[in-house]
Amino acid sequence: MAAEMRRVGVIGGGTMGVGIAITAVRAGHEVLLRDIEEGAVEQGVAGVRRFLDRSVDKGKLAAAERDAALGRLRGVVSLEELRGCDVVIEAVPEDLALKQELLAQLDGVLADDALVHTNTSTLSVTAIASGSRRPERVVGTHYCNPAPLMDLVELVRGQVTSAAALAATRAYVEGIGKRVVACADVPGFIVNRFLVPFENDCIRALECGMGTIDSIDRAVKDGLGYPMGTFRLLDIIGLDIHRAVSLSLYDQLRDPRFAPPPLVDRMISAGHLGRKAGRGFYAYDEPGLHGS
Ligand SMILES: NC(=O)c1ccc[n+]([C@@H]2O[C@H](COP(=O)([O-])OP(=O)(O)OC[C@H]3O[C@@H](n4cnc5c(N)ncnc54)[C@H](O)[C@@H]3O)[C@@H](O)[C@H]2O)c1
Repeated sequence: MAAEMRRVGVIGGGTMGVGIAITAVRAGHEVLLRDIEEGAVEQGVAGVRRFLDRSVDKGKLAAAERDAALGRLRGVVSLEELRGCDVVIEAVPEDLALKQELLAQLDGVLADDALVHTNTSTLSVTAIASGSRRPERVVGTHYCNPAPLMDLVELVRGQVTSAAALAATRAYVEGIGKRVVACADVPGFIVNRFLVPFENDCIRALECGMGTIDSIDRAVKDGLGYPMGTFRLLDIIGLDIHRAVSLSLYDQLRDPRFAPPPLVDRMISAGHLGRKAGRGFYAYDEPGLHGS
């Protein structure tokens, strides 16, 4: 249970919004999950419920705790419903203009001292914050996917983020049980700055015949000690998402290691997007994202 129960708004009920909503509701906060239309909101709420049900089935969560957590969750369509939130976390698609516009709308809804967190992977927190009249309250909190299972959150201070907003954000993220690393507002922050070129190196190694999907994955796992092979990980991330993240970072850094190799485009054209499509580098019996 959170030290202090807060009213948390999560905007965007997709992959990350659902995961982030789970982290907040499990920690004892009241959560409003907002998407743009009723169907998307229902899907988001169903995603939270599915995850918590699976946690109960696996014996990781008591049924009563699941019920209490679901009782703290409400799906909403209107942004107005976020009035009174102490913290709002945006997880809408990776589009600068969309995020800036959303922050401008939030100016009219939130109290002056509310925190606004952005879960951007590749955009500048400072640029996103410039959409708000209160950019000093905007902080980057980059959750790793799947958010309920991964320990780390990168804490990103924009150019004008205040020390108070940064400290309050750290307290919130640590309060939901995550480990925080602070990092500068630079393209890819720390994790993607290392991970994305490494993933592309592995794909290029496959393309040039250095090894097979299996041998490269085994080398990464058993030789480098990573928890899973790169191709397994890329299948979870999704090839379309990997391509978009790679291109965004390549555009900003102009470092060829960030450019997605041609195999990525071919796989996307073939519909081999990863686990969600039932086929990526590996084949899967049933499409899905991740367990509880
Ligand atoms: N997927 C990942 O592995 C990952 C990891 C870390 C960070 N991120 C970042 O998280 C953010 C969201 O990514 P995702 O993968 O969850 O995307 P997604 O496409 O799965 O979900 C986005 C959701 O936002 C909704 N949406 C669009 N405009 C909206 C608005 N104005 N108000 C409310 N909802 C709106 C969409 O309907 C959709 O449900 C992006 O910035 C992405 O870069 C993604």
